[in-house]
Amino acid sequence: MLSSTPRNESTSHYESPGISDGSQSMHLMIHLIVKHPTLTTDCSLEKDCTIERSLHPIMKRGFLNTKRAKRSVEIRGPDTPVEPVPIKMKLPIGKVDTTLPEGYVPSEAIVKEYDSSTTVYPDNACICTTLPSRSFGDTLADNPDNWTECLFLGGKQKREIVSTPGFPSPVPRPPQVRHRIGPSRFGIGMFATRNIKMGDLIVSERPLLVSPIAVPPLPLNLPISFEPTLLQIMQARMVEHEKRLENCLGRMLPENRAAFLALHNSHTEDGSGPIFGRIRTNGIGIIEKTKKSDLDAGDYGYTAVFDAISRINHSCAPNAAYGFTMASFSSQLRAIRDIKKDEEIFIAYCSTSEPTAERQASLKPYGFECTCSLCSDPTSDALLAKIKESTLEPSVWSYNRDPKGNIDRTQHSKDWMATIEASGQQGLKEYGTHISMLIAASAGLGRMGEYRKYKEMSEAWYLGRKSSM
Ligand SMILES: C[S@@+](CC[C@H](N)C(=O)[O-])C[C@H]1O[C@@H](n2cnc3c(N)ncnc32)[C@H](O)[C@@H]1O
Repeated sequence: MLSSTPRNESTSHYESPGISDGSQSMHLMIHLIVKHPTLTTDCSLEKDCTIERSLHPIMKRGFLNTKRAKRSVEIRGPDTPVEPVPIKMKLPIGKVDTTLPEGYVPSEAIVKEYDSSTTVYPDNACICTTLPSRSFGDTLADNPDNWTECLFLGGKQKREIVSTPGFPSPVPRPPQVRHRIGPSRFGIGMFATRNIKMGDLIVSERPLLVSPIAVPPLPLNLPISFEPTLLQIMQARMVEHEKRLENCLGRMLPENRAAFLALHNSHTEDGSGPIFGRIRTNGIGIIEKTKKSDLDAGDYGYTAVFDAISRINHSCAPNAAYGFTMASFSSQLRAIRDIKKDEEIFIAYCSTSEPTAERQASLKPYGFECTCSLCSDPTSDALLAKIKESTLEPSVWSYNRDPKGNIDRTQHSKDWMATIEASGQQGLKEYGTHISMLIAASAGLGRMGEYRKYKEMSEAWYLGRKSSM
């Protein structure tokens, strides 16, 4: 993921087989542990659990005589096909009608506990697990690297993570604290506490929460007679998803839960619950869905929400980029150009190699219009197109290094690097290409001083940018 890779706002399509048909009657083992006035978890914190949702809600005495019940008695049972709607559905954004389908009754949780060391779960189970595993009574003082609450669909993801060589290795740390969180033009933001060089690690952090990028197409209690709209179905799916997420929040350490709930939420009017709304606002894609064909094997995309990294604001000319390391189960934020003390740190929430209109469209779900130096410059799209062309000219590669060693065409790349630097677009891959050209050219021309300079620059640039690929 990088400046050229979107943050993975959760509007992406969810393509998956249903994750639970609600028909299996799982043994109910409930440990209700009240940890927060409004949040409870249905399983012991040191255990993993799967959550099934019963399609048969518990009805209140007398409910069947009510007007609402008369409309909804024909509840879809477990044998009724799940609602015939596409599983690919865009999440709503902005102010939308949040009415739930008439007669829809939220399902009840059926929780089954597992030892936290297990990696074998029923197919398509919805799993709550803590990574790395946490023992009862463990506190942040015992483990400043922290723990992550995860909601996985199927056991594949956990199996892959825990079998990563070195997992769980310590979270890497910069030699000194290089960031602070504070007020910004855009609410809260992250700032540099000292001068930072391109490629330097700014901060590294384990997520508070990891969950699917999109809303699973959960089965719903819907009356057969009622034909809901797609938006109503999505609203009900979000209600079901929120309930699963509540379980994850209930398992968090109180400090982590407070940090999560303090994060910004730009999805307050589209039916996203308070947890899912914060995931949509602050989530950073960490695990890509690879191949469509692997969906049956539980190959889903996942997004992560962080305490500090989720406070970073967006710029189309970012000065930092992040990447995720599975062994330490943490994200690393690195500088993609030199950053001055007290400068605000920005990442890109969208691809920076797209023109302004496309970038603005990708940012819509975040609820703001970008006013960065590029978005407010009407000539920036033309410049971007020229930057892209600057590495395509075949003569640039072949003649930078003149076969006879007596022609210096390195000026082309030097000029383009200066142009890219002036517009703050060092995150573009073309910047790295020009550095590589200069390494080859200076070696060919026998200029060892320049060669070493560009080699060092290239290493730093790749370190920063690797975070985002
Ligand atoms: C991940 S949060 C970033 C931290 C946030 N500013 C806060 O106060 O917690 C994303 C939200 O920050 C705001 N934001 C981020 N970048 C912005 C920008 N370039 N212009 C305006 N608002 C921005 C938007 O409200 C967006 O939904």
